[in-house]
This record gives sequence, C-alpha cells and structure tokens, in this order.
Amino acid sequence: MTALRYTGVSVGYQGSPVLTGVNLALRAGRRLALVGPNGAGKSTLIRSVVGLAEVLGGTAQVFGRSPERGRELCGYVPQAGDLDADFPVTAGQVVLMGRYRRIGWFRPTRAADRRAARDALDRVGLADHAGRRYGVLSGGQRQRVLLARALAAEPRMLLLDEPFNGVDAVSQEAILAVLRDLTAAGTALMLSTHDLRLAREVADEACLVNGRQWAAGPPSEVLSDATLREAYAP
Ligand SMILES: Nc1ncnc2c1ncn2[C@@H]1O[C@H](COP(=O)(O)OP(=O)(O)OP(=O)(O)O)[C@@H](O)[C@H]1O
Repeated sequence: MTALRYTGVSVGYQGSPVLTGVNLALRAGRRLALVGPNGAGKSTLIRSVVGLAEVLGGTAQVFGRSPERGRELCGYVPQAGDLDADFPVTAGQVVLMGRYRRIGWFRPTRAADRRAARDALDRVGLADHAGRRYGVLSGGQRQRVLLARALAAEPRMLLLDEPFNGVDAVSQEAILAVLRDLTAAGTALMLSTHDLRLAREVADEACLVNGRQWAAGPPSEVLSDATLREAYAP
C-alpha cells in the first residue's frame, strides 16, 4: 500500500509556492527523512499532507485519496513550539486529544481511549507525567507528549517535524525504538531533520529539498557530500 504519492507537486501558502517539483512515493512500513537547510520547505511539505499548507500543483495522494480525505489516517507531530505552552491542560489531556477524531468532539471519552492515551505516554517514557501541566514541561518532554498524542490516534502514517529538537540522547533512543516498532508494524513514517547522521541511521529513504526537490532515493546517495553541497549552496 502506498501511503504517500506526490507527483510534480508544489506546496506553499496563499497561492505562493515555497517548494516545487516534489516527486515522492512512500510505502507502508518505510521511513523517509526530509532534509534541507532552514526555510527549504520541509515543514511546509509535511503540513501539506495534513492540509495545513496548500498543494498548489501536481497530484498529491494520501493512501490513494486526496490529502483532505487521507489525513484522517495520518498522525502529525508539529515542532513542540507550535502548540501554545500556556494552554491550561495536562500532558495526559493533550495526549487524549489524539483520540478525539475517533470519539468525535464533545463526546465523553471511554475507558479504551483513556487506556490508549496512557499507553502512548508510557511508550514515550512519560507515564509519570500525565497529571503535570503541559506548559511546565521541558521542551524535550513537550515534544514527546506531542508524539504520544499522535500515537494515541493509531495512525497509518506518522509525520514528524524535527522530532528530536531539544530531546536528550536517552529520550531520543527511546523515541527511535518506538518509531522502529511502528514501522515494523506497517506504519509509514516521514520526518524532517537537520541531523544528517540520524537521517542516515534511521531512514530507508531520503528526500533533499531547498525550494525545490533536489534528490530523493537511498540515503547513501541523497545525503552524499557532493549532493548536499549542491543543495545547501545552490
Ligand atoms: N504560514 C505561512 N505562511 C506563509 N509563508 C510561510 C508560512 N510558514 C512558512 N512560510 C514560509 O515558507 C518557507 C519555508 O518554510 P518551512 O518552515 O517549510 O521551512 P523548513 O525547511 O521547515 O525550515 P526550518 O528548517 O527552518 O524549520 C519560508 O520562507 C517561510 O517563511
């Protein structure tokens, strides 16, 4: 099953493209790393999959559907700074939000939903923090709460925007283990990162962008010194 198929796609905001020429196909259970300099369009590409940025040209399919219809099968983990830290909710409540699409807004949560939320927090190593206010957690802990929120929804494709920013090495290993388990179970994964070592280590496929797609394919080729130099200093 192809989770994501982008053919000649341009993405951007208010009708203006920030990234063009995207050709990608990501199958179930595969891990794709999105790499490129600041402002390259990595976040925009990820956001376009879940309808938070516009697809301005080409053909975009998410599980064979339009992004609008396919996004219900996707979990999206924004950069931790993107969710307001003053939001007066606990970590557990943030994770429970991941279940709302299943249970519908304003409907009471069921035991199964609360269990899924607890399990998800446990998977990211924060079971003890369920009752703490989201805003008082550290940046790395917030990032892990947002991952747990996405996991609670049991997505078939997980999209992570720089998931390791501010996350310490031990937590990073724990998250990587979770991601490996997920993909082994068939979840497709797309993550953006500035950490090239990590991209090489984690990903089956890489995509290098900077305003346009520069290369896509095996990490050993896409993340070679020569290709990176070209894309980072076009
Ligand atoms: N909501 C928005 N409306 C208009 N333009 C935006 C919006 N969000 C981002 N941009 C612009 O889109 C371009 C690409 O930004 P994007 O965040 O996708 O890059 P990135 O590769 O994720 O960068 P970084 O590595 O710094 O996070 C930038 O020029 C940015 O200013």
